[in-house]
Amino acid sequence: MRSERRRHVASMSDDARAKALSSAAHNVMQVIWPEARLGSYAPTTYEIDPGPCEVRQHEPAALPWFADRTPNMIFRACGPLVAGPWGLPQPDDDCEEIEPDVLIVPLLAATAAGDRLGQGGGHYDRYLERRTKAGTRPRTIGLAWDCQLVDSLPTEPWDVPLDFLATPSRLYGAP
Ligand SMILES: Nc1nc2c(c(=O)[nH]1)N(C=O)[C@@H](CNc1ccc(C(=O)N[C@@H](CCC(=O)O)C(=O)O)cc1)CN2
Ligand SMILES: Nc1ncnc2c1ncn2[C@@H]1O[C@H](COP(=O)(O)OP(=O)(O)OP(=O)(O)O)[C@@H](O)[C@H]1O
Repeated sequence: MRSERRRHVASMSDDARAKALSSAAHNVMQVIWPEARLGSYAPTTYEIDPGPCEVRQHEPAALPWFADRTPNMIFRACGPLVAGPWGLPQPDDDCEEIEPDVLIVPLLAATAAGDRLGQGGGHYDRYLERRTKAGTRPRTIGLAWDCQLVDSLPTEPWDVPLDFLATPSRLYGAP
């Protein structure tokens, strides 16, 4: 799965990649409202870059932040990024904590029904459980290359399905 996607991404020209990212961003924007506070992610090499989705919002997007290697993820407003406990870039400790209204969620694979396979840390499921209990569950939009879409995934009781899945070619879950 990972190597197939790396090949797919590597085989695109810069122009084709920019067009794909822009169409994915267009699809994401169908289900974000202009004043929504957006939570996004710093992409790793084999994830789709959410950057073109962020630039269309009024406020800069917030990013996941970890104090240490415990799975307690929160979101902080983006400033200059520093290396976090997992080696991923994250906002500095003194950046403002944000509770995003909309989360763009990274994934390895997903189904049209919103089932999601992540990196296996359970960070998003735990975060969404907390926000759901607080009555402030954000809208969730998975962002994926078309080749990350699969017919079915094993689900676990704690999995929180995505509200929407956006790929460069379409938006799944739209009413
Ligand atoms: N771009 C991006 N940012 C993200 C995520 C993501 O999937 N993609 N996350 C999504 O949650 C959070 C970070 N998730 C992480 C998930 C796993 C590991 C990690 O190092 N895992 C170990 C093995 C863990 C285990 O199974 O015990 C490893 O891969 O070696 C690090 C960060 C927040 N930010
Ligand atoms: N709401 C939760 N409460 C407690 N533990 C949880 C919860 N959600 C997930 N976990 C734990 O996290 C582990 C990883 O879950 P899962 O494989 O669904 O992660 P993932 O969705 O792929 O990861 P991520 O969200 O970090 O990308 C599971 O073994 C599970 O025990």
